[in-house]
Amino acid sequence: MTQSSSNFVNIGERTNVTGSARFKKLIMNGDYATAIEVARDQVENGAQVIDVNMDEGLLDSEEAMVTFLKLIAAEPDIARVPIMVDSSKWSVIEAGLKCVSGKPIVNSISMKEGEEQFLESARKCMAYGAAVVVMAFDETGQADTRERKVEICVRAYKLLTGIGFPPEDIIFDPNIFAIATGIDEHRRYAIDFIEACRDIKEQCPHCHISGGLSNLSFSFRGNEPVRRAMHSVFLYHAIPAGLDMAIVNAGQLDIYDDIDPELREHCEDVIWDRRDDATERMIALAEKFKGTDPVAEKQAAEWRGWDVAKRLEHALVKGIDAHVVDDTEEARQQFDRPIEVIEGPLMDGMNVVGDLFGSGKMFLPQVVKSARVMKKAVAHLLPFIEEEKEEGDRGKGKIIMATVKGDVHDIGKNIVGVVLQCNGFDVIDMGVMVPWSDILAKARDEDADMIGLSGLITPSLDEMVTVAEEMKRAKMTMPLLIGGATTSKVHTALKIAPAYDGPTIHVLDASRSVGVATTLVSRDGRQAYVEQIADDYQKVRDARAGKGQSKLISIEEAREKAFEIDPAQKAPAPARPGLHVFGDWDLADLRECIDWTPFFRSWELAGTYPAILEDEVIGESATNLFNDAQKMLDQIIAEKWLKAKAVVGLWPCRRDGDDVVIFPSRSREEEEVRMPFLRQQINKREGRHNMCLADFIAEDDDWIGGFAVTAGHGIEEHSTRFRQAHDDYSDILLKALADRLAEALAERLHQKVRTELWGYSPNEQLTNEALIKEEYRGIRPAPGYPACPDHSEKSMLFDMLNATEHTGITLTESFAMLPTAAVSGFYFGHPDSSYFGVARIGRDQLEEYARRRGVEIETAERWLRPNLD
Ligand SMILES: C[S@@+](CC[C@H](N)C(=O)[O-])C[C@H]1O[C@@H](n2cnc3c(N)ncnc32)[C@H](O)[C@@H]1O
Repeated sequence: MTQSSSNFVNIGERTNVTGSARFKKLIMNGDYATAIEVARDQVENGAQVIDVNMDEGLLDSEEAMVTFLKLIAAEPDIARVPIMVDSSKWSVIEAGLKCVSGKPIVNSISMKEGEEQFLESARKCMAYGAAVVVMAFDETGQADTRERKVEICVRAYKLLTGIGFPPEDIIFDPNIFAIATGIDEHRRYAIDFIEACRDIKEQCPHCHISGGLSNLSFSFRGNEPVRRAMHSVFLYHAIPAGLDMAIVNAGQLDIYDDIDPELREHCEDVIWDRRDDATERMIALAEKFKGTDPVAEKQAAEWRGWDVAKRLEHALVKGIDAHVVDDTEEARQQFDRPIEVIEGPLMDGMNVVGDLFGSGKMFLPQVVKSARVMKKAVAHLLPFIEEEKEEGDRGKGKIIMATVKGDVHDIGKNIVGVVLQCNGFDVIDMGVMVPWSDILAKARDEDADMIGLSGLITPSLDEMVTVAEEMKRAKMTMPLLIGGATTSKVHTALKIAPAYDGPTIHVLDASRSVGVATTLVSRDGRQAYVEQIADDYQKVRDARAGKGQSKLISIEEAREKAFEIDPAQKAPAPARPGLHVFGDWDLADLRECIDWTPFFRSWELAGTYPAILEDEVIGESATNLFNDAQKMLDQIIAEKWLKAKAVVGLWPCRRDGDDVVIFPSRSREEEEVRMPFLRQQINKREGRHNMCLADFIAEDDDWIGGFAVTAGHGIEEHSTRFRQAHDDYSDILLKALADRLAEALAERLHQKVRTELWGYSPNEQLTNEALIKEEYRGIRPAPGYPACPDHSEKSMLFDMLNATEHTGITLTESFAMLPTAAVSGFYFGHPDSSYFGVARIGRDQLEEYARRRGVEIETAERWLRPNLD
């Protein structure tokens, strides 16, 4: 069966910022013209309804929804299909409904918040003449069994028809859940859904039924042939039972009769739960189909028979290192000189990789894998090259790269290095914590073409200015590239570029680095580019000078607008005050609560996990990376590559102005530590507060906590091993995973603090998702983050926790933590405590803060640079 052989309706899912990384990027960049093309592609591929969702925290979702829908309305070949306005916020839905010209569909409403709210939303939908998707969700949760699905839908149907809602405008979504997961309760999910469809159709005349199909096969993500087969077999049964429509990737369904008979049989088994071992059998069979895209399979068998240059290119593009040494050796024997293998087939292959990356057809994880193949090939050739004393090629140009003094973060820098190498640059990576004098000396010794500086923490911004000043003093003129999380075009234009005479350029991410570096070494384009950047940065400076920043209020005025907590609600005294040390936290426990979304971001794959694995454009890349990460995690845990350590302190305290006075020795009479916090000074609307973290602490007696965790002990040995094997991919993967484990430990520890050690939420029960969204009482602000931007507070925190002794974490002179996979912060338990950003502060507060902190004003300036005008 195909979708066209019945009245079944496909709902296109790609115009959804939460489900498609590509669409999100287009909308975030305001590229509506291309975003419209996404909608058009779906319609052309057979979508009969398109779902539009703009729920993204950083977007003005209402405006994005309105803009997009208005543009669609002007495109006749898109506007001919109905629009599903999808949002969890009513204001966005309503904004969307106002712009849909045909009959709109609202996705979705439910009885989650009770009947009253459900009916209120339904009445509004009716007023717009909209059909609605009603989720099978009530006050107690999502329906999973046949009975619950039917009960909720029938109840909703009665309520809706009771207010005159046209039954043909009701679309129930009775929840398609994942089957074949290995969990017994999930075995009947497909049966329950199909049977519920029949019952609902019987008991709710004229209604429709829809579902999100991709959930069904979620446990086989990464294995497209199996997923497609499961979806087709499921529809084959669900459509006759009453399923009218589903959110699917149109065009990705197989014809039932064309599915491999063995695979089809296994799909039937898991869908109908026909055998106890159905899941195990399916998993075993799935292996056989993995990567069995018929075209890819044929190629896989064929490519070993190609000529050697083509084989090398294939290995590079696909990132396959299994045969690269043999193939390189074969090529070496064919050429007169070993260097020709690099300059010929290997560089040709890397050029293909570079082109695919440049045109958005390949993504960072794949490029880094390609680099691994290249490095192994080059490593094989090097001894022969040296034997013949051949001069190595300097490639397109030579780049010195370094993370500046005081900073230890290098994932981003390493990725940039690899990408540049892939594109023919000779990269000399000096590692982390590199003093300016070493950077300059190396650039001179190597006769480099440019220098790239990286940094993640605030003090690194000043260190970069120092490098620029020293380069100027040394009369250097080579381009200086700036990158890393805290860096920005504005800071580069305002502070770094004026300190140096050569071109100074901020590089936003690894994917831009190639274009920038290539232009800088090109004979033709360089001059114009350098002038254009200089002009652009001048404009940034002019805008800053002319615009005049919004006025700040004085620190005294700000204090008058402080946030006031209800002292009655402050957290009780901890169940177990004082210090608690955890010398070896179970890594398997941490794996359970890893937040994967930032992991993909570190590889420049934008999107939310798990939807990212399904993304039309980057889904395959994300899935392969995720599978590699799972494999490495298995090893990290089984072979104890890393050790996770933590310390928590829970101490009495009181507030004194914007300081929190802490008694780390647990007695209010003994030694005290004054922890100064910063307050917002932006002029806010009436009724808004000028926040300071100290506001969340009571003036008399209260409690505060501190913590430091790491999952990075032991990493060096493995990192070195990977680098020696020319395997940057595994090295970067390992570092990214250690970071994930450290964040997971911070989350787990915070949970333990709330439920046991401090114990103010002893009965808290949160799903992993809710935990990751931090939907609990209390916060754990981290020094260096917006509410407490001063990284130097870590030194006071570490003293109180005796953190170096208990966890082995040390601080650099810029207060970066080593091992890098580490997190530290404070615990606030008041239910009203929340995250905010201090943002700009005035000179008055800076001077006062320096006094409170006992440091020179210049030092405080260095620590708080991004918060100062
Ligand atoms: C950076 S994320 C890390 C958690 C995420 N789940 C992960 O695994 O990467 C959230 C953490 O950053 C810190 N944070 C976020 N916003 C903050 C703010 N405005 N001020 C201080 N700390 C903040 C808090 O420690 C918070 O728990």
